[in-house]
Amino acid sequence: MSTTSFPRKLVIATRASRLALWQAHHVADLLRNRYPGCEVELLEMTTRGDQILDRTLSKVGGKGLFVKELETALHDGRADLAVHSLKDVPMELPEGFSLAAVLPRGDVHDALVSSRYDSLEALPEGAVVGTSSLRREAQIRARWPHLDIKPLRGNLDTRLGKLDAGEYDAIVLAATGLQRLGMAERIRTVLPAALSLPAAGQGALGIEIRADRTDVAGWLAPLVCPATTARVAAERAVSRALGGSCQVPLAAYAEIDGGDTLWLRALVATPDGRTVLRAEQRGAIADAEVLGTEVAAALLQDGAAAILEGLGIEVPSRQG
Ligand SMILES: NCc1[nH]cc(CCC(=O)O)c1CC(=O)O
Repeated sequence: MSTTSFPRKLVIATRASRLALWQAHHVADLLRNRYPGCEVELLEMTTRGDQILDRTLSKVGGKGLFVKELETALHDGRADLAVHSLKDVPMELPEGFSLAAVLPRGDVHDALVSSRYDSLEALPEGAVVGTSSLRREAQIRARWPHLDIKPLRGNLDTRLGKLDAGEYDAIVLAATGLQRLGMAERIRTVLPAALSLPAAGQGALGIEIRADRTDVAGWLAPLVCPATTARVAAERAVSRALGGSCQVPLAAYAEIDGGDTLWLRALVATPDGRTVLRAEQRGAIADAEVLGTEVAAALLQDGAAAILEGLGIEVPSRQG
């Protein structure tokens, strides 16, 4: 890759939701700062994941609901890079695409939003809690079986609108989305990882490119956050080894624990929250993926294999 090359124009493919646009503009600003004079444009697109709003994502199934249309734009050369919430990026990218950069991470935690209640503990018997993910649902059910969890889909504004309309007593969503859109004041409590272990990649931005665009990969290199890259590599390895499905309650969260050590925690649960299997391990940052694979193996051995099988999810066989 030539170090003298300088991008003259870059087109960023992005979803058109307010959060996605914030994230794409953020990357556009980073690129403009790094490459003064480079023209950076956004190509706004609607994905299947944005269109299907009447079903929970786990029921829609299918991988890459939020990224496929963006990949088509990369493939056709209409865009040079696509900015994604890393959480929405499938564990295995289709042939010909690569995850060129993972950016510094925002708040990784889930947050409780409610107009009446300060915390999950404060919610009374039968209170209706909205969430869009099986991962959150199972963890809440496990600890607060008296709450009534109801599905909640749509972009951030839609979800807050449903809360404000009184459809829910409280909702749980990613803290970072609210913070990025200037709505941090709506957060009543940030749920610590011990209460709601985050999803693999939560809060991080991933930039996808066509694998043959080594020029773009080179231009993105200065934006990469090595610490976040290692953390999400471990997290995504857990998810990948467990089949990478959003149809199972699955969480994976890695922190840097001292200089060069990662502390990885993961869990697999039954959707009703009656069984929650947890595993954690420390390992060298340099071996992030191995750490993820080992934690996944521990979960599988402890009963995750049976849970996944019960849900009809195929677990990739381990190599070597
Ligand atoms: N699945 C939708 C999605 N993808 C990324 C985010 C928020 C930003 C992030 O977690 O990186 C959200 C919304 C949510 O989970 O509340």
